[in-house]
Amino acid sequence: MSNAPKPAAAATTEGTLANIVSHAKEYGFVFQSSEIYDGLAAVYDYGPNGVELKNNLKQLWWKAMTQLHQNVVGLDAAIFMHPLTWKASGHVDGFSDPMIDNLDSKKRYRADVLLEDKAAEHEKNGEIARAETLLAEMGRLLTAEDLAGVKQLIIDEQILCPVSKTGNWTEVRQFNLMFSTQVGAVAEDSSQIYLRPETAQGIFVNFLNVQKSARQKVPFGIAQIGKAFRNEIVARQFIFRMREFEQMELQFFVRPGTEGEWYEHWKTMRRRWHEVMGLPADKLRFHDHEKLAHYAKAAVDIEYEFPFGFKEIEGIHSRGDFDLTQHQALSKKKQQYFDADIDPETGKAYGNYVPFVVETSAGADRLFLATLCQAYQEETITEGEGEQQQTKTRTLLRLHPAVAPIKAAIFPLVKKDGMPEKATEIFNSLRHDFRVIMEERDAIGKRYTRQDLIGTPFCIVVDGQTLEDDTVTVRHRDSREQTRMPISELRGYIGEAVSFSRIFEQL
Ligand SMILES: Nc1ncnc2c1ncn2[C@@H]1O[C@H](COP(=O)(O)OP(=O)(O)OP(=O)(O)O)[C@@H](O)[C@H]1O
Repeated sequence: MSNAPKPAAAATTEGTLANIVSHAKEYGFVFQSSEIYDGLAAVYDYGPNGVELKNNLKQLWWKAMTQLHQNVVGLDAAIFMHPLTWKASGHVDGFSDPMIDNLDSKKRYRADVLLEDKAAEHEKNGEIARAETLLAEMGRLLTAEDLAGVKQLIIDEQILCPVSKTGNWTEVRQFNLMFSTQVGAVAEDSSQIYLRPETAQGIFVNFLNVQKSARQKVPFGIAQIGKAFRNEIVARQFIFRMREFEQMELQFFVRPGTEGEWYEHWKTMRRRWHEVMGLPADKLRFHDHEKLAHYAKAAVDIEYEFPFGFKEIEGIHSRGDFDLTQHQALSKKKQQYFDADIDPETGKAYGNYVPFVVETSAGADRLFLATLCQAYQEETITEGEGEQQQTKTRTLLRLHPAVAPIKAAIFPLVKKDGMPEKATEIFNSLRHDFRVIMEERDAIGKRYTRQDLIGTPFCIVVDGQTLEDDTVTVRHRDSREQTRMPISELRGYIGEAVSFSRIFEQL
């Protein structure tokens, strides 16, 4: 291998949310749903590069769960479930957000989000204690379901509608977030069912099916990736808050009394997973919940610092035996596990019990957005020498090669002298293992730019020398350095860079 001269170092800046949204659209990552009809609020489609990136992220999660742990198995439950599921889980009666309307702008807001934003403002101004008091008070009022108190807090904090700039608010009301529809062809026979608002319940109702068929012993986990639907009151911040989104959930079943250790274990593991995936430690933090959900004994969010501040990407919850006990009561089917291990205190088997659950619940779309925000960079670079020297800005996505939509682009330097044929040969030799593309159009610099914009880690150039000695140059996206290497080494070289094991060995 030989190296060409090293390019000069570059100064980099991160993108704003507006930069990232327009980049995502222009380069085929994310489109507004039904855009030709002016779009549908809070619903998005993933384009050709977006679907590859998202699939790679989901695969990394799936393998980190099911492949790395003998005691975690997968499931793909249906979106529709028996309506009693949602009665048992508490969603019919309690899955709601407190909303408030501004009478002048007619805009609707989540009361808790208005208060959280205000707390973030206090924090930004250095008034940490004031922010903490506000969040604690909000948590107390929401737990007590004191909606009048929540409104009073909004008034006391002098929170104004961002649109009308007035404090002319309605009362705070609860708004159920579940979407419902009908099953059954004839209206009279039909019954109301819901689009699942979380994937977790599909796991709980299958707890015994999975445990028995996969011959698992507690502690063990069930992992699932799937769509969830919530009629979010306020849709904003791009794919951060969607009405149709995807969750990646692990429900981990443990012996009662051991949930505290497992909660800490999964807290640590999941944060580390985000770090090895490329989210820097100083842009991640834990945030304990001010208000616990009805099912939770302990709950923490992993937050990432998006361009719009620290926000949740994953929740870790100690759910106790709430879900299985509820399903047992409504279905009248025992949800017990027989634990044959010996309890050292009694000298007898632990026997029958309803396991406790520790949940890790990550949003695939929020992870996608965090990855995109982290990867997006604008660099000022200097190219050429002497009078030819020029400074320009290049935009690139510094995606980990394992998640990049395209692993390598193959370019014949010119469209003649047998170079396109040689490039095609290389393309054919790599395409079974990696997603690679071939590009012949435009000057080589333009072709590099196009690949930088979508995060392709390697560009392989076939030139005159290739035809003589079967070597190519490999241009590296991040450093812009070029390496000459034999064609026979490409497969191993790319394979090493994109392999998941390089990420997993750090876990
Ligand atoms: N509307 C949504 N759009 C995209 N992802 C979501 C949405 N709601 C939840 N998620 C993802 O699912 C994960 C687990 O869901 P959970 O019910 O814990 O979220 P949540 O606490 O209700 O989120 P938030 O407080 O932001 O509404 C979240 O960490 C997030 O990544």
